[in-house]
Amino acid sequence: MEFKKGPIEGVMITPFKKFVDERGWLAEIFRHDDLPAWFRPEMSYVSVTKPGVLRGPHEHVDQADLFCWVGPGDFKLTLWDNRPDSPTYLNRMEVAMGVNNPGSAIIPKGVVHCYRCISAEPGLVINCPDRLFMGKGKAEPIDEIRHEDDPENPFVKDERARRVHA
Ligand SMILES: Cc1cn([C@H]2C[C@H](O)[C@@H](COP(=O)(O)OP(=O)(O)O[C@H]3O[C@@H](C)C(=O)[C@@H](O)[C@H]3O)O2)c(=O)[nH]c1=O
Repeated sequence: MEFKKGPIEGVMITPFKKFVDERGWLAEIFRHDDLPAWFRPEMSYVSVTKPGVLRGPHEHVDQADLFCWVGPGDFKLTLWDNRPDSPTYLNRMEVAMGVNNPGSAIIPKGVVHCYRCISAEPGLVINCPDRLFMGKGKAEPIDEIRHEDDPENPFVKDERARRVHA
């Protein structure tokens, strides 16, 4: 599999607009009147990732994610278009997100994604996916293809080849 640098159809990277005042700041995460019609968040969760640690690469069969990075911490997000019917099939994107570039990324199903914490401090991520994790009442299988356990996996190899931070 040969990847090339380029945009990925359906991926939306949105910088957060911070409303700053003497108390601190506030930023909207999403609004239904701004989101594409095909994407409606269904739940949200927050995670903390230790310095140097990678989450993913994962992809979803029927779920899109809306990840948010506001700090603490910084991340390198990497995306690969793994949809043979996409006009941007096999394109890859890399973007730094976090306290130094707060914002969100909408990632459609079939787009493989991973993010590594590249700051010296742990980093916080909020995700607002458009499907319930394990379905209603957590009664269904997890919609997730995990690529990280196979060192020969093309997405794992690609991420490792371009890894700058240990
Ligand atoms: C994602 C999720 C996990 N969990 C639980 C399951 C498990 O015990 C614990 C840790 O979950 P995971 O190992 O799946 O966490 P993680 O590996 O961070 O999973 C996430 O990775 C990133 C890259 C993504 O793409 C996300 O969609 C999701 O797949 O939290 C929930 O209860 N609800 C959730 O929505």
